[in-house]
Amino acid sequence: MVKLNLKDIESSLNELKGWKFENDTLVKDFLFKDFSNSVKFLTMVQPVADSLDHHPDVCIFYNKVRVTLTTHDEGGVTDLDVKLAKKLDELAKLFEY
Ligand SMILES: C[C@H](O)[C@H](O)[C@H]1CNC2=NC(N)=NC(=O)C2=N1
Repeated sequence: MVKLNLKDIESSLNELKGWKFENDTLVKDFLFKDFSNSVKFLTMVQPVADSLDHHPDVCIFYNKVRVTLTTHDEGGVTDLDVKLAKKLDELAKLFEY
């Protein structure tokens, strides 16, 4: 796991879709058709996060899922956060609204 500096983070954001860097975290709001799809998305996120042993902080607002990524053990954004963000973008393509 490698802590990323601002330059790394900014270049990583170019490979991601709709993520912002704020308060030393990567944040994105995923929009879905309804609450059921928000929950379905997180159900698909769970095995991916467990396989990386790296987990998102999430908040569901009906059809919007706000995902915040940071590496708690490192107190900031690492390569694992970027890796997970990419996987979440791929998952969301399956049924993002
Ligand atoms: C014990 C377990 O490996 C650690 O607590 C893992 C779990 N998932 C994690 N997820 C995130 N986002 N940051 C961590 O530091 C982290 N640590």
